[in-house]
Amino acid sequence: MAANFSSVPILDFSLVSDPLTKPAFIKQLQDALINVGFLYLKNHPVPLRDVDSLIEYIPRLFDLPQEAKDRIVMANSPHFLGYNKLGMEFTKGEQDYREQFDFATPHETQWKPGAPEHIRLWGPAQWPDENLLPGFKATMERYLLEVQELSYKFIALISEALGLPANALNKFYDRNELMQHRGKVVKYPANDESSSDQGVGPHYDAGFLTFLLQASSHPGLQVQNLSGQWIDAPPIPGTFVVNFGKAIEFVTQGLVRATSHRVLSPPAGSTPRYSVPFFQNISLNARLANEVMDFPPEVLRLKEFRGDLVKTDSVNFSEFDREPSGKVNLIGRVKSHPDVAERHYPDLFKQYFPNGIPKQVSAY
Ligand SMILES: O=C(O)CCC(=O)C(=O)O
Ligand SMILES: [Fe+2]
Repeated sequence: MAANFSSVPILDFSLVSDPLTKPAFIKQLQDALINVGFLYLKNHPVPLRDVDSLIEYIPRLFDLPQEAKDRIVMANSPHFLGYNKLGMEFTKGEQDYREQFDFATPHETQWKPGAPEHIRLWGPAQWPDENLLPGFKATMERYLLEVQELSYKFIALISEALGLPANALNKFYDRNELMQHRGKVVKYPANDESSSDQGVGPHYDAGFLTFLLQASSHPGLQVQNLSGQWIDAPPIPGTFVVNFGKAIEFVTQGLVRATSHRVLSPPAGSTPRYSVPFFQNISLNARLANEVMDFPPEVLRLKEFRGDLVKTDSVNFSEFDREPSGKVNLIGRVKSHPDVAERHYPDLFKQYFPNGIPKQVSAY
């Protein structure tokens, strides 16, 4: 079958714990990696009560007084962590319509004066006032650490699904305490004022893995198949949507698909849609161009079987050159958040925005 998917496959993580059923999971994962670039994961090990606790906080997080949100704006943070109000981003020249908080797993900045600037990309998150939202920080951090653990297990399964030893991708990660992963909490209001229904425009994720929690019952997430059709990926309670980004596509010679996706705003008059994407980072020092991997011929043949990826309806993504991944990442963040860059990375800001802050800023 020349694989052109018409729905996103649902994988059952409980198959992994039994040696009799694990091979079936690995086979399904292989198909999802190579042919789809997206999957739902059910029966995952993140406790559903912790997921539900987080979901309960989300409307209250966005309902905080505007001044409480403004106190933790992203522009305060050299780590690009914090609050972004509605209408700050554009994808493909069109305004995205979402409000978001970028949080992250706990991390002490490793950067010291004289060290490369991209080491400063990671550092502590900004949290809302504990008195205004008691328990939120602990709930979000617990959630992020649980998803982090799952994401590392998943990396080993991906290696196996690509015909490699389970530890083949470990070289892209430092020890736990040197890593940091990012989690956003996002609100997509109904776009009543404009005719656009762009919540976020078509884009690829940048890294290896994304674990997306759809935190309300609204549809709106769509993924693009090989012939360019938009396929719905509606919320399925108790699952994560897992997808793969440009970095893993690059180091696997395109074997793993990064798939373009977008979110449509809820219809006029609707309640907001909420989501929580977790972006698993790789080591800031990994140089992807030096790490492109070899695969067994029978696995590479599956890529030929899939055929070439059609040019998808998505913004371009900067190539991974010889720079370390942290630098590639930092440049991406500078381009999408020039106000943060102007304050914390003035040299890079001047390099990318010699004429000052532009009117429209690309989200990806
Ligand atoms: O909100 C969603 O469902 C998807 C968000 C997304 O794709 C992103 O922020 O990269
Ligand atoms: Fe995305």
